[in-house]
Amino acid sequence: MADDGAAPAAMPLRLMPVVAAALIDGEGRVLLQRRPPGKQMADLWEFPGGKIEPGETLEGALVRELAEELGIAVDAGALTPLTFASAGLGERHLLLLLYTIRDWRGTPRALEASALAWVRPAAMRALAMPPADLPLVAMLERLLQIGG
Ligand SMILES: Nc1nc2c([nH]c(=O)n2[C@H]2C[C@H](O)[C@@H](COP(=O)(O)OP(=O)(O)OP(=O)(O)O)O2)c(=O)[nH]1
Repeated sequence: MADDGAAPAAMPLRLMPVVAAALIDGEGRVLLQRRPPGKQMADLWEFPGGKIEPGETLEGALVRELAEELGIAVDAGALTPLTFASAGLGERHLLLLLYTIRDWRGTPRALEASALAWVRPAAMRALAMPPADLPLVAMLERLLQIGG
């Protein structure tokens, strides 16, 4: 190939979109779940959510994940995009899209996680979370300081 000054062709970035939810209760606490033993990032506290399956929209994937992981029903219209994080994750690049949710039906149960906890954003700093989540926590803290 002729040297035209362009950057050398890189391996295509394997982008991995993941949708996640900050369920916010009436006291401004946010639901976290603990990743079960035996999984990648075991025992870290994360926002419920997961990967998008073929043919799904982002919102459809999040509604499905919340039903599978927590046993709750959420209307796609109740999902409010808050912010995102972009971080290297092994050979892939994680694009973690965080939505807030204040309305859902049912009581969250740990159907896949090893534990659930309702936590104020300021208290999340004391929990071990995936590195990509740290800027999301800062955004949530700001949102809940402003909005209550
Ligand atoms: N749900 C969620 N995933 C997160 C967060 N932070 C973070 O780095 N991740 C990563 C962990 C996983 O690599 C990926 C989420 O995908 P997942 O939960 O469907 O994947 P998994 O590894 O648990 O399950 P598998 O389907 O690969 O077996 O995103 C977070 O706050 N919530």
